[in-house]
Order: sequence, then C-alpha cells, then structure tokens
Amino acid sequence: MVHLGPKAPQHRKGSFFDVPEVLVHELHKLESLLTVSAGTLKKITDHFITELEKGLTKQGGNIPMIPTWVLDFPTGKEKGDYLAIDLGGTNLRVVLVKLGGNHDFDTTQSKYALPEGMRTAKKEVLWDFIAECLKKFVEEEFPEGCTAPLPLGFTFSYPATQHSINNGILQRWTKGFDIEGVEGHDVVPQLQASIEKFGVPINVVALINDTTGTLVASMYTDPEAKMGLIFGTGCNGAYYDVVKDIPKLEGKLESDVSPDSPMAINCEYGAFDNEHLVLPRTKYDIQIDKESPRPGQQSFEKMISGYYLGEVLRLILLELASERQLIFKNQDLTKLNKPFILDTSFPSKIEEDPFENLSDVEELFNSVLQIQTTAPERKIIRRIAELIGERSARLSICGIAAICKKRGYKTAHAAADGSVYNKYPGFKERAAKGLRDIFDWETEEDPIIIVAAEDGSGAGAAIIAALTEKRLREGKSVGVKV
Ligand SMILES: Nc1ncnc2c1ncn2[C@@H]1O[C@H](COP(=O)(O)OP(=O)(O)O)[C@@H](O)[C@H]1O
Ligand SMILES: O=P(O)(O)OC[C@H]1O[C@@H](O)[C@H](O)[C@@H](O)[C@@H]1O
Repeated sequence: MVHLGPKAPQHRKGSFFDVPEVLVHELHKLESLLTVSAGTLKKITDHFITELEKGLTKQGGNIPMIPTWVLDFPTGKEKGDYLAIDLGGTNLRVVLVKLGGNHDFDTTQSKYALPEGMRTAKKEVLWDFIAECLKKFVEEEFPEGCTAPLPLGFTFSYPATQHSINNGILQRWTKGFDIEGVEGHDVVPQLQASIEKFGVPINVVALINDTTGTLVASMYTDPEAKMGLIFGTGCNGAYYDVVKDIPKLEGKLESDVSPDSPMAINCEYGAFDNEHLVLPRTKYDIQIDKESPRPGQQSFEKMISGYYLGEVLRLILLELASERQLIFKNQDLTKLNKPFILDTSFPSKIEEDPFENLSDVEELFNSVLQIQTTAPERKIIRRIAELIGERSARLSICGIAAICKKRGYKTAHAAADGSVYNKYPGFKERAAKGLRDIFDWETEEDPIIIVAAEDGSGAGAAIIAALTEKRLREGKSVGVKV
C-alpha cells in the first residue's frame, strides 16, 4: 500500500437512510430555526454597530460599553513581577507574571474550580475563597515571604462600571451567578478586606475585565491585534476607542488626558439585543432566559456561550423525548429533566465522534444520562448538536464584524480566548466562514482573522497593572476627574 503521509483525520460520512421520516421532519424544522443565513448575519451586524455607538452616548443603549481607564497601548517594554487573579464563570486562576520587557512574559499559574454552589453563596464565601487561593499560591511561590506587598491585577469577568482603574461597581451578575450584596458595590474593597483578613501581602492595583486583559496581552506580542474576545462561559469583547469619540466621558476627564487619547472599552456585548429586535431567538432561548437568575439580560450571551449551549441541546432533546415522545422511548428521563446537567463539553463531544455508528455518543448518553440510544436517534442528536454549535459560531462573529466596521479596521487580528473558541470542534472554521459571509471578501487571504489570544486574564492583567503603576509614578490620572 502506498503510504501517502499522515492520513486526514477521520470524518463521518453520515447518512440518514435509517432515520424515520417523522424525525427527519422534526430535524428540518430545527434546521430552519437554528440556521443563520448570510443576510441575517449582515442585518444583525448593522444593528450591532448602532448599539455599540449607542452604548458610548450619555443615554446609553443595550450594550454597556464600559470605559476601562486603560489609557495607554502596551509598549512591550513593561517589566516586573505581578500577580493576577482571574475570576471567570467556571474557574479561578492565580497567575504570577514575569514581564520580560521585550514583548515577552513568563507565567506560573494555578487553576481552582469554583466550588459547587459558589454562584449563589454569601459574598464573604466568594471573597474568602479567592483570598485563601491567593494565600496558598503566594506561600508556594514565595516560601521565604515577600519584602513588600505584591501588586495585583484583578481580572473580574463581570460587567463592572469603573470610575477609575482600581475600582469596579458590579452592574449585574451574569453566567448564573446570584450572590447578594455585590451588585451596585465596588468589588475591590470587598476583595481587599478578605485579603487583609487572611494576611496575604497583596495590593490590588487594577481591576480588569478579561476581554480588556486579552486585548492588551495580545497587543503586547502582536501589533496586528485590534480586539480581545472571550468565547468561554460567557461572551464579550474589548477594543480601543478614542476619548473624543466617547460622548459619555465629556466633562469627566482630568486635563492630562488628551481628546486623542486611546481608551480601552469593555463592551459587555453579551447584552446585545436585550430588546429582541434582530436576534433569531427560539422558544428554547426564551425558556433559558425566563428560568435564569436575571431574565431579560444577556440575550446574545444566552444564545452563544459556553454556559448555555449544553442547556439548549437538553431542552430540544427533552421536547423530542418527553413532549413529542419521538425519541428515547421507555427510557428513564430523570437525568435529562435536570436543568444544566449538560455543560458545553457534551455537544462538543457529540461533534467530535468520528464513527459512522456514533459509538462515542452512545457511550456518552449512557454514562451521563443513563439513556440507551438507537443509531437513528444518534444521527438526529449529532445533527442537532451541529446546528447549535454552528449557530453559536456564526452569531459570535457579529461582535467582531461590528467592532471592525465601527472602527474602520480593514484588516485585524481578533484575539480570542475561552473554552468554546479553544475546544468546540469546528468553531474556528465556522466563525471564519461567518466573517466571509458578512464581508464578501474577494481576496485570497481573509483580511480579518481570529487568532488565539495571549493569556489576557493573567499577562494582560499584569501589563495593565504595570501601565497603571507607570501612570501613577508620572502623576497622571487613572480615573474620572476628582
Ligand atoms: N470541550 C469543550 N468544548 C466546548 N466548551 C467547553 C468544553 N469544555 C468546557 N466547555 C465550556 O467552557 C466554559 C468554560 O470556559 P473557560 O473559558 O474554560 O472558563 P471561564 O469561562 O471561567 O473563563 C464552560 O461553560 C464549559 O461548559
Ligand atoms: O471568561 P468568561 O467567564 O467566559 O467571561 C466572559 C464574559 O462573560 C460575561 O458574562 C461577562 O459579563 C463579561 O465580563 C465576561 O468578559
């Protein structure tokens, strides 16, 4: 046999010859509900641009568009040791960042899964959990202790209004969080109090959103990077605007900030189209929103991000099994009835199964849901997962297209991070196709591409802490006019 080099990865041919007509009919209905055409993508993007602009005005719109008080571009020359913590929707990370000062950095990090129930615990439990993780990490990394408090960049991946670089008033919890006593409050003193309680030698220098960190960290090593994006538990994007083009900042800036100064914006665009004008919401999306802790909020995020994709799949399967009695006949649906039992690794694994008989899927349903599936059912399940994954990727890029059009970027590296971007099969290819469908490029190479981001919530937080310390040393402002 002629050996033609490494074989292409196994791809399923997929055939529906043995799938009952009634199920094929249901599938066609789902395909029309979940498929997003090029024309719809263009319409959504045009509205997205309007909403980005509206968010920068004094009256505001659906998208918060939060000025971050990151008023400088990274130079790549930032140096020093910084601590960073990243409180995301699923994990807490503690990172020690050594900035090399030549567009380089080295990180040492530990990841701590947020304990079950943390999303609805008392606020002291959350802040003490973080302080204890910090204490453990600092004791491991600095066994001889620290001569001075370590500067810390606090990456807080939730919508927080900032009146200066080192404060952040939580606007609302997202991603299923619902912890009392934090919304409407500055989270920095709340965290600092727990840090002091545990006697950890740390000083919170800057509060950063993970997308702002992703933007800055990616620019530190890649001058083409124009925005930082997260497709993880939630979704969001950050980019640099210009102070004079941000009407809501009029009259709020110290004299040392020029009208042409850059200002990184944390869009918080998971809130896009909360008024439901353009997004193709289905009854499954409506149910997820209604049953969430914050109904009416984060409409875009609830259709595309990691916290929700598994739940969309669960609701569709439950309807076909329980209401329509078309699949999983005589099976115990107790597990399938449990909200959020499927995280997004579940549809991800369904789409990764390379076998014609979908034997990996069979095992998955057996082990996670205790449901025996037939081969025709698995083919339907696979197609439904593909529809959900493709819709997520295609809708996700509307934020990228809108920022590029708003800022007039003809070329750009959109630096992305998060497990949906990094792990969902086909996300990258589907996202790139979505951008091509919006821009109708004639060029051989796509002028706007999504690239893997640098470690935004670690290195990005450290670089921003370094930029902040530099501004403070030079007596420059890092917040609204006092
Ligand atoms: N293999 C996978 N494919 C797609 N999504 C995944 C996978 N594994 C986990 N996820 C989803 O990614 C999200 C976690 O995203 P991640 O970026 O790792 O953390 P965080 O959002 O806390 O920063 C969860 O919602 C989870 O459902
Ligand atoms: O990294 P994560 O947890 O997926 O967060 C992504 C986004 O999730 C959104 O819910 C938050 O409002 C944003 O601030 C955040 O950037």
